[in-house]
Amino acid sequence: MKTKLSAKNLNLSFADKQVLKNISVSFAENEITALIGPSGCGKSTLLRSFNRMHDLFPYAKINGELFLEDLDLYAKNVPVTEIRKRIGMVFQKANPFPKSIYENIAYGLKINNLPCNKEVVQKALEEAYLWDEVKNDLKMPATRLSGGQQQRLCIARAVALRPEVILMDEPCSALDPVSTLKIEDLIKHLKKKYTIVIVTHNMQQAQRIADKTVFMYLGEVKEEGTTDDIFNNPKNEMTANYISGYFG
Ligand SMILES: Nc1ncnc2c1ncn2[C@@H]1O[C@H](COP(=O)(O)OP(=O)(O)OP(=O)(O)O)[C@@H](O)[C@H]1O
Repeated sequence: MKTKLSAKNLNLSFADKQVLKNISVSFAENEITALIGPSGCGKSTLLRSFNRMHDLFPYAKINGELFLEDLDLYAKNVPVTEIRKRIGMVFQKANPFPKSIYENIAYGLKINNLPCNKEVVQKALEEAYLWDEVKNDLKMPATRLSGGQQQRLCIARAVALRPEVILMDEPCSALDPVSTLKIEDLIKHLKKKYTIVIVTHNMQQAQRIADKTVFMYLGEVKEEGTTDDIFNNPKNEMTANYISGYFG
């Protein structure tokens, strides 16, 4: 499997607090990788490092290397806009713009100088399994959609830019079980085209959708492997304890 995204000896501190400790990890192309681990172990921080979300925090110190294939994501000549176009992100809480459904997709296309017309918007909504539900309401404010629909709209907004990677930070944690299963179904379908890294606290979800799983603890990667191995044959005692619910 070709490596799409990787970190090498990554250390990250917020002021004096070291949050990521010497992380080396890689994510394979067209696979879904789940990041699991107890609250505060650094999953979101690792995810956010890949699209340079800490650039705005002067007290965040990062060293080590992060790559999209062989592109050094922190090289001085690489514009952050290009990175965020190639590496999309979906957050825990759906965050549609306070605009119409149509404009939510069109806006990102326009500011990235990509062709924007009804066909492109329709394609993105179809790809996110949302078109049939919204095709007659494209002018409606996106904030009137249900939580699950808003999250699929955010996924449509991300895929409209034709990224290579989609990072997802607990995308289902605010959703009911039916909406969650719809998004999981969508994520499995999206991996044919994209590389997906997803932070989740839901162990069943990791097992349902992830090809690989990475277990983190106190800022370190403790174990990584196929989801099947991590859940059925963990080598590290901490992984075994975490997945059986002894802590977290
Ligand atoms: N912008 C920030 N400024 C200062 N500290 C931060 C910042 N973001 C995260 N942290 C700290 O970094 C540590 C790791 O946080 P992070 O959100 O990455 O953990 P997590 O594993 O994703 O947790 P959770 O599962 O609860 O979302 C925590 O101690 C957190 O308080």
